[in-house]
Amino acid sequence: MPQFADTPRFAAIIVAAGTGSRAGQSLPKQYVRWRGKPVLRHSAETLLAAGAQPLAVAIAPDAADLAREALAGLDSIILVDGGATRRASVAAGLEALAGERPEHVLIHDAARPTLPQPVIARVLAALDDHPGAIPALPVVDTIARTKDGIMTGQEDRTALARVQTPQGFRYADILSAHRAWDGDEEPTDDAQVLRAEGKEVAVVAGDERLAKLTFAQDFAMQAPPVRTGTGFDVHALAEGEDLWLGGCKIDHDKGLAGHSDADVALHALVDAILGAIGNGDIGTHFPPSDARWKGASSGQFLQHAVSLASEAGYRVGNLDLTIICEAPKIGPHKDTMREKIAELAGIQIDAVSVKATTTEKLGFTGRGEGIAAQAAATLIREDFQ
Ligand SMILES: Nc1ccn([C@@H]2O[C@H](COP(=O)(O)OP(=O)(O)OP(=O)(O)O)[C@@H](O)[C@H]2O)c(=O)n1
Ligand SMILES: C[C@](O)(CO)[C@H](O)COP(=O)(O)O
Repeated sequence: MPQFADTPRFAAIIVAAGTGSRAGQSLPKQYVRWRGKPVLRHSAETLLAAGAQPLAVAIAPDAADLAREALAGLDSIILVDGGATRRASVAAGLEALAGERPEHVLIHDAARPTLPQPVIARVLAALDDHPGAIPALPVVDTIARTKDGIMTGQEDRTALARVQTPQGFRYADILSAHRAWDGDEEPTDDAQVLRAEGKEVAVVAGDERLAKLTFAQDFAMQAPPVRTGTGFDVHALAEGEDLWLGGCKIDHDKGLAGHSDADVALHALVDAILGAIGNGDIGTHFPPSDARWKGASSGQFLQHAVSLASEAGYRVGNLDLTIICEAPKIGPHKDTMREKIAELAGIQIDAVSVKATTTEKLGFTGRGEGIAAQAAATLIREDFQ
């Protein structure tokens, strides 16, 4: 369902055929995992959610497997062989949409993974009155001309802007502009290609979060050094079940019921970690509909959440858990739980806190019908001391 129901039908192109030579990564930068998923997938998801239909992705011909993996499960994607330059990759994307003839097209760099929806809306809105529109930010530094390490002059920065993507165009205009392009110098963006045809390009407000991942340090610098998440879970107490709490089996007249071992405490911790990296919740990764998790030990869920955090570039700083129940008494088991959780999460025991409270005999926990748990997790960026 398009998010911008009142805008004309628009398609999108993501150019992802570059080699990322300046980024110094082991893969072309658009396929590197960044904040939990490949760089390319971030803006692909955002454009599709905004209603782009279809989305052409220009890729290097030898990167088809990487692209398919990065975009797995997304609909309305057309993979297109890109070219030797960004311009050639855009042109290939435009030609691939020729059968669709969308009214508008957004052209976006895969290397700009964070794409705020309001920017998309501003660019599309400007196309009502202009054949092209670009998001841009003001220049806040002094711009100097230099020669051989010496300043030779300065530019009037009030006349300059830092141009970002997605750049929006009336499709027919940008297609014919690319077909007609015969400039001497390679254009660094598509607005230049449209302007070469004498067409006007509107400038709308960009967003700092749209920054392009260009150099190796951009991959580290863009992630916050510390992230926090919270988790909450409840399971019912039932006769004939084992009671697993905090990774420990506890003697009690009832146990917790659920699809897995129903360890409510570990589940809250899993959700806290997933929340901190913005990667769904326990149900996303271990759906109760999946028979593999029937009776499964929740310890593996916690280990998986920690490995997802690690893929996103984070290690666990500390975990704080509160178990809410009338019985059993948690105090005697606290340190064993801390030890077990620390082992599962691969951290020191002093980075794990286990607390417990009753609800003064009130509510479902007070009546002994179930146990609740809430947790907080702090994650620290791997390279942050
Ligand atoms: N032949 C090319 C060159 C670049 N791009 C895309 O254009 C965007 C912006 O280019 P840039 O950040 O310069 O990426 P690379 O060309 O990959 O990087 P580098 O210049 O460091 O090699 C990127 O999403 C890149 O994949 C493309 O589709 N086809
Ligand atoms: C299109 C662009 O992102 C607008 O700022 C930029 O020009 C791309 O330049 P690159 O040298 O291809 O990274």
